[in-house]
Amino acid sequence: MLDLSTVRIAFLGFGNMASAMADGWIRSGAVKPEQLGAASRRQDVLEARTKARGMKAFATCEEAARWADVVVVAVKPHLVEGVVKPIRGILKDRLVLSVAVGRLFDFYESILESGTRHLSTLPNTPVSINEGIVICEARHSMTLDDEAFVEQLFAKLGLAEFADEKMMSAAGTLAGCGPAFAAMFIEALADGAVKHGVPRAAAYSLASQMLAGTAKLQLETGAHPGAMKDAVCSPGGTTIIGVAALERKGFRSAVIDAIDAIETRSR
Ligand SMILES: NC(=O)C1=CN([C@@H]2O[C@H](COP(=O)(O)OP(=O)(O)OC[C@H]3O[C@@H](n4cnc5c(N)ncnc54)[C@H](O)[C@@H]3O)[C@@H](O)[C@H]2O)C=CC1
Ligand SMILES: O=C(O)[C@@H]1CCC=N1
Repeated sequence: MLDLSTVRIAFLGFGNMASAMADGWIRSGAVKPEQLGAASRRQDVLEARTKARGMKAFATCEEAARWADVVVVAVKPHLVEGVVKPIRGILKDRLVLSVAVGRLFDFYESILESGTRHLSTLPNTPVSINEGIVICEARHSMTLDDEAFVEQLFAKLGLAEFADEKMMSAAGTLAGCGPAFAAMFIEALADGAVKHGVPRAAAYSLASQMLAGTAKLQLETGAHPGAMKDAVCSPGGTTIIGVAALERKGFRSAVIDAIDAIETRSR
């Protein structure tokens, strides 16, 4: 069975998502930087990013895959086939983890050699501080040992959830794209406060702590979000004035539309 203290993990593509995962594993202390390697398109950028983290840089995806036990496919979805197919012979004896949106089990079955152990996932950027989510496709070709190992590995990044194919896309959109929407909300709240005199830095930290605290309250109590809202809205008070303004602007519909737009996009 693969072992967290000795496993070698190579990223094919080392952009925002792969860097966030590397940071999360290093920050957790469970994986040493020298156990992580990467290959990417721009060698100068790769050298800088890997050197800053004490990781290995490889000139090609083939070299990275040869060195590794676990290969994380982290290029844009439309590039996956072109990156993976030429090295499928090497990947046959590796554990392949994909983070590419929409690249699920059947797709990898069609491009990898038969019998290759692989799992499709959709992580999010808060994995970099071990507070992320990794949505994992329930259908995979990993062994039971691999599954136990992957659960350990992803637990270091936050919450790992298995989802069936039907749920994979929408759950991945909520978890994976959601941080952008949450960051927009933080920015907008801060803009509103800055407009009324709160210094910018204080506005960001207040908005972020408010959101983190509210999310934690929901997670710890399991409270219905509607009940949480009601508990803040004193009759005739200030909050309900803001809630009414948000409803007038279609706040909830706008958020639902954002998920809808992603889920119904042409692929
Ligand atoms: N950014 C995010 O929050 C999330 C991203 N993802 C997935 O992660 C994958 C990467 O996305 P990002 O990191 O955001 O993009 P990015 O553009 O930051 O990173 C892509 C990386 O791939 C490299 N690359 C391009 N062509 C290559 C090639 N032929 N061989 C090797 N490397 C090559 C680039 O140099 C870059 O390092 C995508 O498939 C995306 O769907 C999944 C969940 C969340
Ligand atoms: O925007 C994207 O395509 C990637 C996938 C999920 C989050 N970011």
